[in-house]
Amino acid sequence: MDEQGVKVKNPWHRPVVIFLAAVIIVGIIIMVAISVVQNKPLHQKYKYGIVLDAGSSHTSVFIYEWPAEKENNTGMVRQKHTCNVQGKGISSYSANPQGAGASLQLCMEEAKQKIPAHRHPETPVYLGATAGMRLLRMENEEASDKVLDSVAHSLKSYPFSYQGARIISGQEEGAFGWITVNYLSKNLRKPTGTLGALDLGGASTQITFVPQQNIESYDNSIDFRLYGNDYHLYTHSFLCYGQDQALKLSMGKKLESTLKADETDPTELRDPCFHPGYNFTRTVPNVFNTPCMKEMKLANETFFHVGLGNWSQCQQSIRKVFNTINCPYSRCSFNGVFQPSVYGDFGAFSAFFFVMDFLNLTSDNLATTKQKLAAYCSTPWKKIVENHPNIKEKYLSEYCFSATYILTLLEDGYKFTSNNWKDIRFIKKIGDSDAGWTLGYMLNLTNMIPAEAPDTSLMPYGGYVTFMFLFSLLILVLLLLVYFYFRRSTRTAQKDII
Ligand SMILES: O=c1[nH]cnc2c1ncn2[C@@H]1O[C@H](COP(=O)(O)OP(=O)(O)O)[C@@H](O)[C@H]1O
Ligand SMILES: [Ca+2]
Repeated sequence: MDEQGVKVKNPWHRPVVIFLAAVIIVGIIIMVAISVVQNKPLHQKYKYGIVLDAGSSHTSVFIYEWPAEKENNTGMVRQKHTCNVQGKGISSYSANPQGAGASLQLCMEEAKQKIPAHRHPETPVYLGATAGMRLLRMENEEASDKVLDSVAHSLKSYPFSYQGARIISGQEEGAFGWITVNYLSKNLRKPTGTLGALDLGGASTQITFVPQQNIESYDNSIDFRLYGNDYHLYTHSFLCYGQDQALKLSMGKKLESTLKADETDPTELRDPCFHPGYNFTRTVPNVFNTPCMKEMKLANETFFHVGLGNWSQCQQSIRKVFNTINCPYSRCSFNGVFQPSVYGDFGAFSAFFFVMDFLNLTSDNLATTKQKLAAYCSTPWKKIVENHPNIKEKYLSEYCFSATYILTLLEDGYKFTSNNWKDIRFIKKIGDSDAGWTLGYMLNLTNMIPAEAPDTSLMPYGGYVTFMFLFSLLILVLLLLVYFYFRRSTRTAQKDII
């Protein structure tokens, strides 16, 4: 054979090989490009924010954290830590304003430990005061200013970025609670429905939801544009209708009616909302020391608060604190306040949760809830104390009243029925974070919820992983194909030579 006459075919010149090689190169380029876009922030750095919730009964400090590069993505902010300030709420320091600022020290020191030192100067700190301070401002504006100055002075002494201490309005409290629960439930960037928000505090209570009907009163309407969606919210805050003030309203009414019936000052207040066998000496000024009621002058300074443990009578007495006679709109909740029909699912948090959770009433229908509560209220006080030796007696004695108040507020006040009772979810947290107004307040003040939808990753993480896996597999198969094809061609060529 003439060796020179044999031409060894170069397999790389075949069109199919050229095509496969091109596919592999393009594939690698696409993979690298996607990796670069997807993993842009390679090192996760966290930022922090602090919000103090200065409630009527106590103050809590919330520390939030979020990945620095993803601050405009919904659901990225989470609660890192909370600290409960020792003692009562800041409004209780009206006679000693300095004490209000000093009370924050332990929790603020803790915040210094929890947040990395290099982040301190850029960490915003906000204090928002709610209904306790609204009441103090109505009673004595000078005292409320002094308390706010005192907490502001205290907060400025820490290495964080102080952003203000103020009394927030009832509308803000309702709206920011709604933003919090919907942000945490990741409802804000989806076309799905939103969650209404029900917040029960000590001195006020809020209801906020997206209604189906027209909002007839300007004061109850709030509009937001979040992540490119428009929201038209109904909100109302009832000052004096938190559970502690409602108890005072209800006891005040009972003292009044006992006085009318007897025409002598009551020495005993027989109360169906407290357990049988409960007997506690109270002072009259302690019931009337609130701008929520007209003061009643009684000659007796003290009276015996005696429990009867009768749920249905208790509900009758509580109904008297809701005025349902006058309504200048097409429909009202109570006290002449406009309210459209409740619509959709609701998250009920704060004292709504504490009370219903303690009594194991978070997942029953309305009829069962009432039956169980009736049995609880009629349980003798002695037995209640025996069964719960570690619970503060003040809380323990008031759960029957509070739960009855909650049912009455929701059913007679807001007009929930046995049909939509199941739409109320009693919640404390969503994920790691507490439901409440503080997170929404911070998201708003740091502009972390943009009006328009921000840019997103190229594809969701799950999709990205699947895509990379399948693409790698495809490239592997192509490589193998090339390899075998190349080997076969070389062998054929060698055979040809032989
Ligand atoms: O463990 C608990 N059991 C029952 N009630 C609680 C518990 N922890 C807090 N609370 C109540 O929750 C309410 C919180 O109200 P907050 O102090 O926020 O007032 P505000 O929102 O009206 O200003 C208070 O009535 C407080 O007594
Ligand atoms: Ca509160």
